[in-house]
Amino acid sequence: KGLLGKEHERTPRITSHFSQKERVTMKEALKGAIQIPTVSFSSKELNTTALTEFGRYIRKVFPTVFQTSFIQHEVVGEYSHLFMVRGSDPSLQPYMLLAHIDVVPAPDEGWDVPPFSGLERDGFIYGRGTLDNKNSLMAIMQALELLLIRNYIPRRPFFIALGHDEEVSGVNGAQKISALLQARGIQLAFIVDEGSFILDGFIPNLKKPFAMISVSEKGAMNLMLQVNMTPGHSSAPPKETSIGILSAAVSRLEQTPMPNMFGDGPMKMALQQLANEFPFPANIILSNLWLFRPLVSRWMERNDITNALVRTTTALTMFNAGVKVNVIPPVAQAIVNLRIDPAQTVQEVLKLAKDIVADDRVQFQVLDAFDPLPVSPSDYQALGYQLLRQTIHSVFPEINIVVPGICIGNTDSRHYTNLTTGIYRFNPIYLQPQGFRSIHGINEKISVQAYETQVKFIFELIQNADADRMPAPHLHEL
Ligand SMILES: CCCCCCCC/C=C\CCCCCCCC(=O)N[C@@H](CCCCN)C(=O)O
Ligand SMILES: [Zn+2]
Ligand SMILES: [Zn+2]
Repeated sequence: KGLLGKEHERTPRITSHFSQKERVTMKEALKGAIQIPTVSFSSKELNTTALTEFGRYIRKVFPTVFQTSFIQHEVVGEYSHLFMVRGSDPSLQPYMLLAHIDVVPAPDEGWDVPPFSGLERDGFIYGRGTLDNKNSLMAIMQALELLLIRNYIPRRPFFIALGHDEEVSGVNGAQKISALLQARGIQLAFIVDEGSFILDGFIPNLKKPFAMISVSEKGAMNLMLQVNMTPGHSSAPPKETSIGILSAAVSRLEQTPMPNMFGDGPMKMALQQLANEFPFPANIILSNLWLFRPLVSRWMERNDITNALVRTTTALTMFNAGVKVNVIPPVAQAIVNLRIDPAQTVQEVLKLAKDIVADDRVQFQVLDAFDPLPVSPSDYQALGYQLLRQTIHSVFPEINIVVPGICIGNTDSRHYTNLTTGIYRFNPIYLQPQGFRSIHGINEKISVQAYETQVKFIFELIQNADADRMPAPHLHEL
């Protein structure tokens, strides 16, 4: 019986063994993808030449995907790509795999090798996009290519959506794909996107790596603060200038953290599930959050990453003022980038920010904002979560902890809430704090072995989604 109760013939399972030639081909394909500088500089400035070249590139390196009769390909929003893999059992609800083509800028400074060289050194492929997110894109396409070459016919239909402007909003890529699928009446069983990893070394005292599948993602708000003053001669300055007033305002925002929201959400569930992995007394503390919640909330504040998991963060990212050395500045402007905790809303955070600044001379303008994403299910009935968990256990047998969490950044998946309630953000890659800092930073790199494993993961995931039954709970979790 199929998952929806229908009899269906299946193609036999194919082991994820890749020949030496295939392994070389797949890593060279990733290097080629890194060499195409698909940079999004701003929502108005994308490298469209590179995006067009990327479209040609995927046609060249994944010919079977483009030639297969049961796969329909279309270009959306000029540079994004949507693939529909029909699947032999149309009664099964489709799912969707997401990745994005664009990358953030990468000036050469500070890199050990040029960021768009795709050079291999000491077993690592270097370059912008090796973790965010051409690794996922190429692994999804590569896994499908390899399955098709082996004559695998997927049973459950699925989509692959490759957005071209994720790094600057996703409005012309993911948002258009989402609208297109909605207009076609498509509802998805689940979505898998970037946004979390197998985390290694992020929590002091926790030696064991664990997989975190993000089941929600923070909201965001870009807030412009502005102070206007009458300009004049700097030789007889007023007591306060627009620069002084605005500096004090943004400093208050920076010095006054938003409330710690650690409580009932996915992070509480994650820590409870991790409790037994900690040495005494942390194991006891984390197993008794009804008593130690205040202590644990404060403990989470102690480093920047875990802090970001328990509260709305406030980052002062831009400041502009002044026209000439001897002119009292008529206007000062600052931009504050806030990442909103899943337990709060844009309106609540805006009010808190105004209360913290508490100065009527400072004007507030919301440039753009969206609420946090709903929490996707992670129970035993949640197909997407369970398929990921099952695939993690089989591809990474050494990982016996899989926990739900939240994504502190934003992803294209937020444009798809109209199509499914099951949105899971997970990149099957080991990530250490140094690797985390390389994302949007310098020396972003992936080991050849990690990339091969990522291809294997998707190869297995697609086949797991075609299985007869829901994945069984892992022994460790019973
Ligand atoms: C208790 C567990 C400790 C967990 C530690 C968590 C470590 C965090 C790991 C991974 C997070 C990586 C997030 C990657 C996704 C970010 C994608 C991104 O950069 N998106 C941009 C979108 C910009 C859109 C324009 N508004 C962004 O968020 O800025
Ligand atoms: Zn990304
Ligand atoms: Zn990014």
